[in-house]
Amino acid sequence: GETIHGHKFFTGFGGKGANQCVQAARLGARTSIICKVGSDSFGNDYIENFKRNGIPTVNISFEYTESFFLGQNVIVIVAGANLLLDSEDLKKANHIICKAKVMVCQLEITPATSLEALKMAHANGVKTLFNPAPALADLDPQFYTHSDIFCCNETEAEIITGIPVGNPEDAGKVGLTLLERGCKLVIVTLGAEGCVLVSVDERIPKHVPTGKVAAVDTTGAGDSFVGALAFYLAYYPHLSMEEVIKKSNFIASVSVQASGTQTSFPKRKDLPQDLF
Ligand SMILES: Nc1ncnc2c1ncn2[C@@H]1O[C@H](COP(=O)(O)OP(=O)(O)OP(=O)(O)O)[C@@H](O)[C@H]1O
Ligand SMILES: [K+]
Repeated sequence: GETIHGHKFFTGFGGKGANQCVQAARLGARTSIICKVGSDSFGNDYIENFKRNGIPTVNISFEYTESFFLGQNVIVIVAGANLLLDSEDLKKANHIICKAKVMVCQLEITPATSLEALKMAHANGVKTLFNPAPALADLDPQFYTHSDIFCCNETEAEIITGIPVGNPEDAGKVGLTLLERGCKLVIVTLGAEGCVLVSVDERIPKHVPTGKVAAVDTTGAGDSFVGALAFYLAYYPHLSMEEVIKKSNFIASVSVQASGTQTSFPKRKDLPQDLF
């Protein structure tokens, strides 16, 4: 009910899926993204951004709808074109999904489409990494059983399980609850505290802390983490999960030291080479 003066304006590319894909690509992964964009100037810029990040842009379908993102600690998602991604589109992308080493899904498309993609990947032996964001309280239980790795932040963990998360101990409780629901491996990210890992093989929750850094803007940290996780799972399958998480923590901790989301995601050439 009030018109206020702003002090800064910027636009940035986003969507969790795109952010995660860009982070994995910047670490050196060969990536594909299955999505829709609007047939407008935003859509065109969006495609250009993928190209600049070395992400192939074949089979992009355009729809006449738009997505808007508003910033300042609040992110409002008006899902547009991506909500039109459906079963038919997945069938067309079947060959891409089935030959992947790792597939990452989120909930910024219709949940049923996300679930179908997870099932397709799972049935073909592709490792599935599911990031239940934005979270849904009544998540279809099949998401638990079709995700090899279920990775959520504190807020998502609370919405999904009803357990408020403020420390690694709470995160451990979330992990155990999700194992009971059928998950095989759960990672709860805890911002500056790093993550907690629980799995069916190792039911004692493991806190994997991250190094102290001077954070300037934490937006996008979760996506940087998930993108890095996907990269390491695909390219370093023999590393222990703890080692994969330590490295992903490090990548995400670099992202919090710069502003914006994708603008803050580090590239392989600028990182310590012992990460690779
Ligand atoms: N202040 C910080 N210092 C160091 N690392 C951080 C910090 N904040 C986040 N990280 C890293 O990023 C990961 C994800 O952060 P977080 O749990 O805040 O995700 P998120 O809430 O989804 O982030 P966002 O919504 O801001 O993108 C953490 O597990 C950690 O590795
Ligand atoms: K950032």
